[in-house]
Amino acid sequence: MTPTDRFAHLGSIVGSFMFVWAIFQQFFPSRLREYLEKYFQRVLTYVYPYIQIRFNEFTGERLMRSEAYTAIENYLSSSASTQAKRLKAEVVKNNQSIVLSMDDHEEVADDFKGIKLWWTSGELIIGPYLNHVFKEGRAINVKNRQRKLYTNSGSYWSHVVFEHPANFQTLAMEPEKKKEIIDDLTTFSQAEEFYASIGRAWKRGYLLYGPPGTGKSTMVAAMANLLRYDIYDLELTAVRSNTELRRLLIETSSKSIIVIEDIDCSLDLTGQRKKKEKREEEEKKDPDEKRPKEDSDSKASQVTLSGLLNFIDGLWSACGGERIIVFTTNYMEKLDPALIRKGRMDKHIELSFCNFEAFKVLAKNYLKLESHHSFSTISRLLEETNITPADVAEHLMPKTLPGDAETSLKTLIQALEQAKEEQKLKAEEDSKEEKSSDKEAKE
Ligand SMILES: Nc1ncnc2c1ncn2[C@@H]1O[C@H](COP(=O)(O)OP(=O)(O)OP(=O)(O)O)[C@@H](O)[C@H]1O
Ligand SMILES: [Mg+2]
Repeated sequence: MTPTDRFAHLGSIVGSFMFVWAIFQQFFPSRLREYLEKYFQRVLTYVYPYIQIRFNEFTGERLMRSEAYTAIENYLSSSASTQAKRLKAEVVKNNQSIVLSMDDHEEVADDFKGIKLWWTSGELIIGPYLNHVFKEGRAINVKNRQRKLYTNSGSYWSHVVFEHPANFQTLAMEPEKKKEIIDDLTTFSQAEEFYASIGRAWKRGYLLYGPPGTGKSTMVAAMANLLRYDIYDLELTAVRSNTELRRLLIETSSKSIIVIEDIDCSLDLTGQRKKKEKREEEEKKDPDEKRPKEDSDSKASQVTLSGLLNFIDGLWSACGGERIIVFTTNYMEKLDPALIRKGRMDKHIELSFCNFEAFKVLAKNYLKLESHHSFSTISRLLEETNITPADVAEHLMPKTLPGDAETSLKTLIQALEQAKEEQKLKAEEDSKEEKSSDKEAKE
């Protein structure tokens, strides 16, 4: 008998039972029915020894596509393409490849540790086999999936395909520092069991700080590309309350980077505490005076520092693993120490002005040059000047086709000399101002 015949045979037995049962339900009093029901279940397990588990394709309050269903579909894709007659095709990876899965009511057989299993619309065995299916299916999913860049408007995420080409190779930075970050990231992504064994949620926080144009956003994209994670770009000012913030977090998926750019500007997180202290002080002084309860700006967003701290660590353990959270800021000193302590922001990475090591990476990327007679001049000028990698990159950008390395390097040297001159003048002015204010103070 083929599996289909066997199922059909069993199906007809069960069908007869069902028919008899329907008559029982109509004609027997409820107490007798309860009594018979118990035995009916026993008899049913005897003739039909299979367990049925149904995986709905869409689940949850908002009917999101079930991860389990997708994993199963992926897992069965290779057997489906050889065994099933009718297949469903889905285009993945930015229209570059096609994944086949079995169509409804098709049947596919699978072997697991010597046991034969059949998948139709849902007959299967539980236990290790399912774990095996999910693990394999998810791995295929990770490999195939089009990565996404999510942004929030209010408490809802919307997404576009994430296709940023940034990577660590092209990131201008000292090689040792770069290696350290790459090692840290890859160690994290492989440490599921370790995190479980030490009882910590599988997440890691990075704080990227430095002046504008030093590559903070570029590094976030490079991190996502290295680990093949999605990015959730959280716009805190659009989140109206702590509850909304929590909801957004719960909807993020595993294998993702949640990034809050310019955290110092996103919210008056440092101010909120200070404001409260100030208010308490004022109230002590004059308890009867009426004050507006809420500041006008806090009406728009009432996300608080404690709300954000809960967002980072409170709920993490409850909602699965493998998440990285990144804050970027231009002003590290503006941030509340509670926000960036170790355990929340585990690794603090400074992205700074362009030094010679970083320049060499840019020269290699933009001009395909490993060495040049002007490099020594540039090296000296870079030591004496603060210039961002973004500025250097702009000068190295070819202005004609094909690019002319010689001209690019010349304009860079000019720009460096000019910047050096400006910085010198500014320093002189600053010291003059300082002196005059000292004088005034003395007078
Ligand atoms: N370290 C770097 N390596 C390679 N390219 C860089 C680097 N820093 C800046 N760039 C170039 O400059 C541009 C701006 O960089 P990016 O947006 O990453 O800066 P940022 O630090 O996020 O700035 P901001 O603080 O203003 O957000 C990028 O498109 C990138 O091409
Ligand atoms: Mg940025």
